Amino acid sequence: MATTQVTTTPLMRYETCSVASPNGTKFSGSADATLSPKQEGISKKTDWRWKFDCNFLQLKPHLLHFILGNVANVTSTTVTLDTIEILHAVVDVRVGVSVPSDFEVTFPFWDYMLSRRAFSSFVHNDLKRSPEQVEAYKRKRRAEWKRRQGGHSFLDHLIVSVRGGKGGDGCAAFHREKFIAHGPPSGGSGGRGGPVHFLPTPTLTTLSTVPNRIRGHDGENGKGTWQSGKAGEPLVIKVPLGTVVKELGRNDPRRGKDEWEAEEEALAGSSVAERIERMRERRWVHYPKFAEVNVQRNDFKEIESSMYKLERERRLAQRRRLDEHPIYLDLDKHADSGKSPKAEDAPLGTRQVENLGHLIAQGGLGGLGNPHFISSINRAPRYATRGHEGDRVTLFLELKLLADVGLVGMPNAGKSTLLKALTGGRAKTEVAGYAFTTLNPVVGIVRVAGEGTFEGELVPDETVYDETELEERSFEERMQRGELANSLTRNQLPGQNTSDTSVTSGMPHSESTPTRGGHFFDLYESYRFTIADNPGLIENSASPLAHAGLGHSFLRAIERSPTLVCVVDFSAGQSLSGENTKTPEATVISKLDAEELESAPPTVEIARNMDPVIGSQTIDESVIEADPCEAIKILKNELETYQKGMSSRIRMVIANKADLVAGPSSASSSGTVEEAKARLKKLEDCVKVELGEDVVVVPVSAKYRMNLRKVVTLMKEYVEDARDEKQAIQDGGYGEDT
Ligand SMILES: Nc1nc2c(ncn2[C@@H]2O[C@H](COP(=O)(O)OP(=O)(O)OP(=O)(O)O)[C@@H](O)[C@H]2O)c(=O)[nH]1
Ligand SMILES: [Mg+2]
Repeated sequence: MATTQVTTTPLMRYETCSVASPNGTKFSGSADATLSPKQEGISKKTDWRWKFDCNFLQLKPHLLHFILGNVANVTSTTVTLDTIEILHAVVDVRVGVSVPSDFEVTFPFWDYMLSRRAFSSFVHNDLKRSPEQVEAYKRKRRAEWKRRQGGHSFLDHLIVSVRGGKGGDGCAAFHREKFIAHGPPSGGSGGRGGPVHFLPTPTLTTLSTVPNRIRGHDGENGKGTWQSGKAGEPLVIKVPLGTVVKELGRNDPRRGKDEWEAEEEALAGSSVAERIERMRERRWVHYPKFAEVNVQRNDFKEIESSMYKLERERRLAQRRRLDEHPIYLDLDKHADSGKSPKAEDAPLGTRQVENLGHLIAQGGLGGLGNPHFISSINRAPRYATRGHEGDRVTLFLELKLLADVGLVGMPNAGKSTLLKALTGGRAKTEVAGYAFTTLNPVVGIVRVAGEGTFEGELVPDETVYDETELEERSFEERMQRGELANSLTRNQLPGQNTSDTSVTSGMPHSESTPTRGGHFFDLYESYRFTIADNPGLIENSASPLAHAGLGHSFLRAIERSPTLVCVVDFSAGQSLSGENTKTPEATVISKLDAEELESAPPTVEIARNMDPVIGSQTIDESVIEADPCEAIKILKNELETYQKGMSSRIRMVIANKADLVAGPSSASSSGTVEEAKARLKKLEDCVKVELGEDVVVVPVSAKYRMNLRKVVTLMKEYVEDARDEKQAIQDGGYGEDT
């Protein structure tokens, strides 16, 4: 490796130096050498300020030290990195002795750099990256990082510790009034602690809004003149509809300590006397300066022991409850509004009961004021009790989304693109050309009018559901150009009459179907169902040792979806023999096709011609590719590993990216059409064997919104079936259609 020479003159300002890499890449920096004011002229000490602006790697401080340590006469260096990203490093170098006005430094810069594995692979592979590629690379690394978590950071399951509010303390006070110097005991009792409720809410789809430590509101303390404290307000925590709440058992190490275990821990190691004192401290309130007198009294001792007895009973009852009736809630129904039908028609001014959802933890009882302890022996008790702690429970929350249809597929098959296309871009899920773009399940709503028209196909521009970033960039550009300033909204589009199909991207519609989405569609909407997009599944993702994919944990989100739909990349795996191999020619053709598609996006004609199809495919290094048939096998296997019988819920296989197989050139070539048909036939045969006779295979292009109507029509049928079935079960097992 060539050693590189850097020549600079330290007494001059704004020197620049450049270092050429062995393969010609330039590493350039400027040396802004300034003299310290006192020694100007004769350079004894020189402060150098080097600025490196490089565009290729993350320079690490120790690396700079290395470089500068090799510069003659440098005694110490201070390195500050403005940013650890690409790259702007400011280096302050102190040179301890005088430096000749002209000196030469030699250090094996590239030898050193290339000896570092990470750097050398970066240099060799990625020097030609554009900023966009660098950005994509970073996102990929992020996804990779998340992937390595093995799904642990998914917010579809969560351990929550819940504590009801503490009751307020009782008060030890005596009534005072003019002419009554020594009135009767008048301390009020404490208010009850606030309970904690869980309210299932249909608008939430993630558990990220649920805190993992929930504390109810404390009750207020009692006050003098018989004033009792106010009870704590109930705390209502909103959880998504479809959450399953399970209480962790006593033997579960993840369970938090209960009130008594926590006290035990706090008292560990203290002497008996200390222990008694601290336990009393936690339970009793004394009239000022009477603590010691009180504890000597027999009546206090008696009451104390009976209090401990009650407490022990409370403790046992709680344990029994946890063992015998742990909390188990399946919040799959929107909680009853809590209002009786009568209350809805009630006259104005009628008090409505607010719906608080399910009670999870009760607040603690308030402490008793000193009037409670009046007895024949003690007419003026100078003590009161403190409030009880609220219930403590540790819960495991699991989100099982209630989507009617769940999409499953290998990474990059186009699941997110499909969801976007079906929902008209309303579902905010990210699309990108690398594996594991989607990291959490996302649910979207598909709105259908008669004859299978759905809102997604009516989105009134030439929208192609491209990669999210590209879409965002083009949107930003349009905004900067001012194109959007006066543009019409979804509901104000030209072509008010329904026969104008110019706004529908040329989609064929019958007279009765609407031509616009948005609110206009409300008039025509006859059915709606939800559909869940999921992260990609790959082979062996269940095995904790394999570290493959995002694990299986996200599958719980669609565990309850009655219908599953497999999305496979129809263009993956070029050879018709079914082997997942590509000939160099196929690669070239696929690349050509992709370029052609990019330069001339398919027109509506292609969309119409697009029936079962042909093709080739773009090769993306990051794609985890598998022949569609192979993908089906893997998916089936993974679903079965997660839950026995889950794969039997697959009703349809979507062969996506069919446009890559039916490129513009191939549409006219009957040879390739034949080939594509053979390919489709092969996939159908494979599906029949693997998934059963009635599973339908539909070739589509999610990106260019082709053939989606058939998908929606079929999905609607499945959803209707499933809902009827569910209704029949609820009605008592008679499978009559309602
Ligand atoms: N040509 C073509 N490209 C498509 C089609 N559908 C999706 N793509 C592209 O395929 C890539 C992956 O799409 P995604 O929708 O992110 O795939 P995914 O299955 O959600 O991937 P993960 O979230 O990583 O599991 C993107 O670059 C899309 O633009 C299609 O029908 N035709
Ligand atoms: Mg996705």
